[in-house]
Amino acid sequence: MTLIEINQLTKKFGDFYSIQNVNLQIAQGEVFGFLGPNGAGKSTTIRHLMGFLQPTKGICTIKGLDCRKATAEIQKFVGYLPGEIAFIDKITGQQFIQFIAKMRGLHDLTRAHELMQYFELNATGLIKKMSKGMKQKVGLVCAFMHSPEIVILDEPTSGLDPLMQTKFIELIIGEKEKGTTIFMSSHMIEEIEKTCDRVAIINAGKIVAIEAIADLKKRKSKKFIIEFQNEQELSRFLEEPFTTEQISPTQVIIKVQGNVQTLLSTLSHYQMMDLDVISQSLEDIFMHYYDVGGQES
Ligand SMILES: Nc1ncnc2c1ncn2[C@@H]1O[C@H](COP(=O)(O)OP(=O)(O)OP(=O)(O)O)[C@@H](O)[C@H]1O
Repeated sequence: MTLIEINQLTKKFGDFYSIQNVNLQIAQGEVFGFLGPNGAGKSTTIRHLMGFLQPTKGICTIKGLDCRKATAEIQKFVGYLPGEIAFIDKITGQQFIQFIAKMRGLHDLTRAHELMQYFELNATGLIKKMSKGMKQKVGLVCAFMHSPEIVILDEPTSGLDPLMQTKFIELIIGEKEKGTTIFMSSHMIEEIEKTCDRVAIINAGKIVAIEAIADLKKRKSKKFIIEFQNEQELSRFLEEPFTTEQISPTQVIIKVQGNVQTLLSTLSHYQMMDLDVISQSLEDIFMHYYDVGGQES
């Protein structure tokens, strides 16, 4: 069942298209990543979902409710982490969390305390004295403390140190197991790879690809750098049906996509000096999406 539906969503600021004809459907229980370079339109899309912006064209709905018209109702079952949180600086983190809980009508703060402990957050200090990472943790507590069935996160790990990024990934995996539907923008391909079922890539306001992470993983290629014992062994190997690039009289790079079994059994018939494996990262696969784009009306 589709929970989040974005249909032909377009936003023009003056003559500039911030996003153009964005179409996305996110299913119940899905963890969906939203990747793209700076200024691509991720936050603009997300702000429409939260009802903060009036689309120039198109519509977005959550559980069938128009995001612009049913904003208050939607916020009851959605957790949201903004890209830049507008904090009230003069209060403590704890007071801010209590304030948001009160606004939501949430009386039981058990989950909020669990999350503070999980992220090792001491929220007793004033928000204005907090580091970027601490403020981000306060935002994450607010996004998850009411155990929402849908969570929308705009660059959730920005400002978090590597340990906390790992904890965040584990939190998302746990939420996924509970059946929470998650839509999150990110610059970090690694966190998308570890948490998401699907990913959409946006560039210059347009969706340029929607992919299942499992499919992307299958497309990853491996490069084997092999040094043969002598030139004769290498020339013998070059007769084999592999995609090769000779880099020295005795060294060759072999590119393999998917199953490496055939290569390994072939290599067992050759005298080798050395073998190195380089795995293509999802980053390599994604990079070409970042180059395309351009504006049209
Ligand atoms: N209120 C606004 N007025 C004018 N232009 C805007 C406004 N909000 C966003 N834009 C423009 O729309 C484009 C998309 O911005 P957006 O913040 O959605 O990008 P993003 O993908 O979230 O980027 P980042 O990764 O840097 O956060 C940018 O060129 C931005 O300058």
